Amino acid sequence: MRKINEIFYSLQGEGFHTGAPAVFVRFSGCNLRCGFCDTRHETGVEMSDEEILAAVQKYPCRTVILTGGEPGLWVDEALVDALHRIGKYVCIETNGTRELPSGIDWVTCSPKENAPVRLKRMDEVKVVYVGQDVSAYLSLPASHYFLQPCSCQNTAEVVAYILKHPQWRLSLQTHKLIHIQ
Ligand SMILES: C[S@@+](CC[C@H](N)C(=O)[O-])C[C@H]1O[C@@H](n2cnc3c(N)ncnc32)[C@H](O)[C@@H]1O
Ligand SMILES: Nc1nc2[nH]cc(C(=O)O)c2c(=O)[nH]1
Ligand code: SF4
Ligand SMILES: [Mg+2]
Repeated sequence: MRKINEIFYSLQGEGFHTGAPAVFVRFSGCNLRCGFCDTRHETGVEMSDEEILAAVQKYPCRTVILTGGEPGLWVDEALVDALHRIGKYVCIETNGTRELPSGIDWVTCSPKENAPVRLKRMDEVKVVYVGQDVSAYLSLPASHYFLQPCSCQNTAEVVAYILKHPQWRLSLQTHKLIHIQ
């Protein structure tokens, strides 16, 4: 059984796959306590993998995004394999502090200050920018590097930083801008 906070269908609002329809599976609980965290993830219900797969299959899209809370506390190869068997493209949003099972199709690592990254493989880095030194994150082994304003509040600051450090790209939380989940 795995503790699930919510399962919903929306558009990926952030990062490389922005705009893609996806089923979000939000796991309960996290090993970090980011002051800016925009998600109430502590509540949840225990669900079997069969129940999770049935909930995911209610929606027509191929992409599934495992998030939380911290999905790295919950996800294993059995769940990833089961999602692959029903034809899904499996993405994960993680803070990077835990190693992940192999085989996940797209890994988004969002490292946090004072929380060492143990993740070995990732596709994109997406940092919530609040003025911290982000230069070391460019050494993480990703193909894409995004900075994201915090709660859509400091977009001008993020744009100014990226114009000076063009290795980065802007990620907006587009779902918040268009008022969808
Ligand atoms: C709620 S977290 C869950 C996944 C994982 N715990 C993590 O932090 O990557 C999902 C994404 O939202 C970002 N995020 C959380 N709070 C935010 C905020 N106030 N503004 C912008 N992005 C935020 C995180 O950095 C992460 O990329
Ligand atoms: N639309 C939408 N896109 C998202 N991308 C990452 C999210 C997350 O909370 O992990 C998220 C979310 O909560 N909503
Ligand atoms: S690691 Fe992710 S879920 Fe956990 S508190 Fe930070 S932003 Fe929220
Ligand atoms: Mg979110």
